[in-house]
Formats: sequence, structure tokens, C-alpha cells
Amino acid sequence: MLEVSKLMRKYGRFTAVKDASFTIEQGEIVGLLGHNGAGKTTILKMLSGYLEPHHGQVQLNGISVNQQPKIAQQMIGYLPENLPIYPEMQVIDYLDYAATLKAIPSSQQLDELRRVIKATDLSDKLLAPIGTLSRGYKQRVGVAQALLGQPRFLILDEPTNGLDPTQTAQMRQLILEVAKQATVILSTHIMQEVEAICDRVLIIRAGEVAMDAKLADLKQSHRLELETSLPLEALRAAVNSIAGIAHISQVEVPIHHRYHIELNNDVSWQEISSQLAHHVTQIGDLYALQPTITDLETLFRQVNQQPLQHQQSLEGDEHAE
Ligand SMILES: Nc1ncnc2c1ncn2[C@@H]1O[C@H](COP(=O)(O)OP(=O)(O)OP(=O)(O)O)[C@@H](O)[C@H]1O
Repeated sequence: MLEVSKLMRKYGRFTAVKDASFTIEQGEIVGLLGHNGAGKTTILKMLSGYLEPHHGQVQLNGISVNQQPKIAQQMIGYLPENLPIYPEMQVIDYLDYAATLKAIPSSQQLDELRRVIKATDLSDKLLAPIGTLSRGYKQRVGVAQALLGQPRFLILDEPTNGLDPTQTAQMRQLILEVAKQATVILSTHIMQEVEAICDRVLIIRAGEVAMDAKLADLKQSHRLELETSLPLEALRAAVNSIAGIAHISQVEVPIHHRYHIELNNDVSWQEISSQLAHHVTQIGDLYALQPTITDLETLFRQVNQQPLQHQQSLEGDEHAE
């Protein structure tokens, strides 16, 4: 489990990350989604131990990244935004060097190298100098070094940045594969990326976690839109035996009666809508019945349009360190 509590980081007087708290369970794939400059990279750098927070804690299975960095870092694979890859080095030499840096015992290094080369499909490029590789292959080398040592936590900063559609699809497949054994947190500003591979999204805005939502919950709805021939009182009488309806409100439209039906959180719209359709059609006509679903794009827009709670995080504040 990855536990982040009240993380804060400034650059000079500018607060780049403010009060970020969240918990990620083993095996989850979580996406940090935000506009450029929202604070995603700064959060990931603090999770990986690369940057010290000014306040707050990061714990990996109870191990503090700041207080026990050596133990914590053995559990982490990190793909930074700009990987310091040496252009003149051959891929195999670089990975060998990375395995040594990660203190993988020499008796296990060969097997480990074979494993990550296979996972990232790099075997054709082992002797190529890194500087001659395409962006996609460089990114694979970055992921390969992150996978060395079978880390339980994989931190990937924009893993598909700059990749073409085929490379992007391959990288997403690889992340899904890796996530069978590890907890993955990645940053992106691409919504389709989150929809394609993540279980959960944290929307980052002006250094804060502005929204924490499970993708499966976004697909759920707690409101149905109904169009029927029934006036309000008749509708209420028709459906009052259905458990799970919290509230019915009428929407003004000229021809049909149109309603918003709010549901309790513990029921699914699929279950209620079939009962509703059955009851309404017993005594009237049903013209339309559908759930209101907030897609990720709408949610992202709504979150980014809300007024900022902590304006000083954009402007710097008086108590900078
Ligand atoms: N070393 C630094 N010194 C000063 N300001 C910085 C530094 N690094 C980042 N910042 C600022 O902190 C804010 C958050 O940056 P960060 O790189 O974490 O955002 P991001 O969400 O990862 O952005 P992007 O999607 O563009 O990579 C930005 O305003 C950025 O300009």
C-alpha cells in the first residue's frame, strides 16, 4: 500500500504541491491527470524519493521514503519525465549499469536483464547506442530500467509521452501486464490514457488533489432521465413500491413529462431502470429512459472550472522557505 499524507513542496516562494493526501492499494493502477504545470511531476518525484517534501509523508507498505530511503527505493521502479540516459552507451551496457546501481545481486543480474528485455521487447536493439534509438525505444529502455528488481511500486511519469499510436498501445499493454505484480502510479495529461488503463484517477489542479474517483464509479450513475406520458402524481404512485429511488423532480418541457430520478447510492441504475420501465408502462407510455453519466472529460472540465480554494498556491505566499 502506498500512503501519501499532506505532501507539500515549494520551489522558492511558489507552492507547487499543497496538502496532497491519498492512499493506493496494492495492484491498483492510478493515473495523475492534470494540465501542464499542475504538479504531477513534483508529486511523482516526491513519491520516488527523488525530491524531498517540505511537509508530509510518503510510506510504502509502512516504510517511509524519506526516513528509510534505501529500503524504500528497493521497492520502487521510477521512470522520470526526462530519463538521464547516456546517448553513447549501448542499451545492454546501460541496463547492466542500471542493475548494478539498483544493487541487484550479480548472481541474479543476468536473469533480471533477460526478464526486462523480454518484457519491453528490446532484444533487437541491445547493441544500439541509446542516442540512435527512436523516442519509443528510448522510452522502452526507460521502462526496462524501472522494471529491474521487480519493484512492487512502479512510478511512471508520462510513460507514453511522444510515442506513436502503435508504440502507445504497446506501452499501455506492457503497463497492464506489469500491474499484475505491482502497484502502478502514472502521470498523464491524456484522458484516453486514464480511461484505457487506470482503475482510478486523481485529478491534480494547482498542486492539489482536486478529485479522486474510481473509473468504475464514473460509469455508474445515480440519476435517471425519464420521459413519459404520466404526470408527476401518477408517476409517484406508479413507482412508490420501488426501493432505491431517493427523489423525483420534474423538468419543464413542452410536450412530454420529463423527470430526473435521483437514486440511492447503494443501488445500480440498471436494476432500477428495468423496474421503473415495467411500472411506468403498466399505466402510461414510456418515451425515454436513460442514466446521466459523467464521463471523465466532463468531470475534468468541471473540476478545472471550479474556483481555486487556495489561490496562494498559484501566486506564492508570504511564508516561503
Ligand atoms: N525546479 C523547479 N523550479 C521552479 N519551479 C518549478 C520547478 N519544477 C517545477 N516547477 C513549477 O512547479 C509547477 C508544477 O510543475 P510540475 O512539473 O510538477 O507539473 P506537471 O503537472 O508535471 O506539468 P507537465 O504536465 O507540464 O509536466 C509548475 O508551475 C512548474 O513551473
